[in-house]
Amino acid sequence: MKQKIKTSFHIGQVVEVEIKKIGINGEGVGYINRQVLFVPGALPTEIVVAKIEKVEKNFVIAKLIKIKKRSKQRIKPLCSVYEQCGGCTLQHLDYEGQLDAKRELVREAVEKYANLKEVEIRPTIGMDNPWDYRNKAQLPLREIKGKVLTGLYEMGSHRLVDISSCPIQHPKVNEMIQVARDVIQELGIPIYDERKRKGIIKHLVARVGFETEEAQLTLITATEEIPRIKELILELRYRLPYLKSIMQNINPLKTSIIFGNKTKILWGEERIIERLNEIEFSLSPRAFFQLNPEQTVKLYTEVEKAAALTGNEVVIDAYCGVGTIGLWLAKSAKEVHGMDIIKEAIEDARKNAEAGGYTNVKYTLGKAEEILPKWVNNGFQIDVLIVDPPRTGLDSKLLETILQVKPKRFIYVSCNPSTLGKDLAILLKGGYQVEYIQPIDMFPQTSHVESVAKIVLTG
Ligand SMILES: C[S@@+](CC[C@H](N)C(=O)[O-])C[C@H]1O[C@@H](n2cnc3c(N)ncnc32)[C@H](O)[C@@H]1O
Repeated sequence: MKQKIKTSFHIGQVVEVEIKKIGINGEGVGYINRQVLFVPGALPTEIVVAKIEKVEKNFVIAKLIKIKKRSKQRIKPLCSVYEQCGGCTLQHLDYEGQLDAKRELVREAVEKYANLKEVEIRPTIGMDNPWDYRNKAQLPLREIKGKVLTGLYEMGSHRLVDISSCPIQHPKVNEMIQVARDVIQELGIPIYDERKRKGIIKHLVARVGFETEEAQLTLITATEEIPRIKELILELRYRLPYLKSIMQNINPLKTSIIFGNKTKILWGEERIIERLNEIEFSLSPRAFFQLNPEQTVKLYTEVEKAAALTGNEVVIDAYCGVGTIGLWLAKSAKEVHGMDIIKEAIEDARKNAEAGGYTNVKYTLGKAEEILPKWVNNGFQIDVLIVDPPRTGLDSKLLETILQVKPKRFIYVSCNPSTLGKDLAILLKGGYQVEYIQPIDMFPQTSHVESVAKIVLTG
């Protein structure tokens, strides 16, 4: 029997390691005597010197000290705060390398969790210009030494990195955040202090429609009252003339969840419109909408290809958000039924369907894992099932229902390769096969990867 060689590591120890691949969080991954080392900032093929900072049972985290052999794909990050900000993790890798690494992440996850070794994983669909792509930012505010700052938290900490301009965000999103921050400072509106639990403005949320150029700014506040609100609105409208909607969301709770339950209009419309491929989507502040509109068109086109509709199918768009995928497919389906847990998203989806004149779509508020079993028990037939769950993947109750009804065509849109792999393991045992997986780069410069898996029944 082969003996596993054990090496004990300690904090502060300096090691030399060859980096074999990119990990799920964008870090370099290397091995010393089978022990996994995560080295943030290191790239595959590099030989690096790293100092151990954390020793866990199954892995070690080490800080990159020196690159002894450099990857040809290493480039200078574009962003000046890349090293501190936790938002992007792959700016130091050229774009081709990023696309390959993401395909590899999907391949590894489905092999690890579902033992899928031979499955076709297509090359990642990327962007021509992998910058300026985010249509939305939601950033906390802090007051430090009398100056109002807005940005992201430093990786693994609660220290705010001041970001005045982010190269992956749409320029208007950057401008809205900067202007709102400045106006709030000028008017002396109190910023919320997490520790003292005092103050008012907690977060700024800016969203823009790429096609329509409509813009929405939402202030997340601890209290309903905002002092000098009239001046605030006037200034925002004057300095950001393209604003279509100024909203307030009240979240008095001490929580990491940004939005509270109450949302109100401060000025203008409640929703902004975005257009994808001629379909208009009405967006309220809390409703989920894909963050990269250019890639969303490619994502939905891939779903459409995989669904291969003929016009006779009953389609389920589980986890429908504002109805995007279902509306994209509605013209080629007999019926589309969507569901989501966010009330505003369902209201938006219904409005979007009505505005587009779609009469064959229906949206229901609730959990997919509760609604679908009920429908199925009442004899509902599903021809094509599309799921697009959050990072946590599919609920076990939903998986059970899927395996009970076994729709012939099943498309799984996933933003997390690990949960995709875990769910596939269950689906494969239940008689499904994966025809192919198409990774799509919705978040260039980060290690996130979206996938469309086409799943079919065997036999
Ligand atoms: C990744 S988003 C996808 C939205 C939409 N398909 C799109 O492309 O814009 C996931 C959606 O699932 C919803 N959601 C989360 N848990 C859910 C559940 N248990 N049942 C139904 N919807 C859920 C969220 O509100 C969110 O809109």
